[in-house]
Amino acid sequence: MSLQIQMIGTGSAFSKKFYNNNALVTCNGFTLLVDCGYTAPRALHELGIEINSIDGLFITHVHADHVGGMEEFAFRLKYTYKHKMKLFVPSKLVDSLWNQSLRGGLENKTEGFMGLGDYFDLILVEETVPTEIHPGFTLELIPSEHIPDKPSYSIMFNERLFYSSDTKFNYTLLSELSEQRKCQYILHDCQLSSPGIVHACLDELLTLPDKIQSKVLLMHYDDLIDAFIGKSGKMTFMEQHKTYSFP
Ligand SMILES: O=c1ccn([C@@H]2O[C@H](COP(=O)(O)O)[C@@H](O)[C@H]2O)c(=O)[nH]1
Ligand SMILES: [Zn+2]
Ligand SMILES: [Zn+2]
Repeated sequence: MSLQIQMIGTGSAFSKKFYNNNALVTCNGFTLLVDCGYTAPRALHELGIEINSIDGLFITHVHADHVGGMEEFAFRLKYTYKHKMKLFVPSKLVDSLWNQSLRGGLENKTEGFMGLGDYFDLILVEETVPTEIHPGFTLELIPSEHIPDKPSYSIMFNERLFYSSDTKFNYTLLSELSEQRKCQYILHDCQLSSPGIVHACLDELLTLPDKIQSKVLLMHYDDLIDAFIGKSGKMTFMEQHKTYSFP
């Protein structure tokens, strides 16, 4: 089943030129928003995409460029659209997503709104097993190394497209995905300057063999991108708002 991915933003957490690195992934008529950062409502508005037209939301980790737009989503779904969107959350993230990120704005004791399930159709997802979220559309959570003791998940879609969350560079994983698991496409976060520290940086990604690099599309980059065009080996920088097809 083919996948279409529209990057509603391709920017790093502190980019002022690009929106947060969030993506609409569509397969077999189902559209999933991967991450909902603090710029997501504006990015969608500019694209003319109604929140209510999105079928589900998946969260990779709790940094604000990945979850900061969820309060607006929750309120508008409840009060404007009167609809509960499917919310797919890795089970290890659900407590921190509510108690440490969203509860302050969304808890309403008078109305009895005490958790994510009061705003969304909450669906917990477990690690490392492919989960079918819609007929022909599967995702598998791959734990990624980002911030110590804070879960963060990359995703394998339909067992052939890898979408990194924010993650440190992992040569072994990328080789295994490409060689053993026959992954065809790798969408990867890319910090332009070195050292990466909590992200994969371009210098590290350039150590991948050409065969793997040619599968790689780069995202989550900062405002200095123009100076790096043509310096990414066989890898390609994704463009904000463009829709990519993956047959
Ligand atoms: O331990 C840490 C935590 C954060 N940072 C910096 O903050 C941003 C957070 O945004 P993400 O892009 O969602 O990770 C991160 O890029 C770092 O610049 C850090 O360095 N160390
Ligand atoms: Zn980020
Ligand atoms: Zn992060």
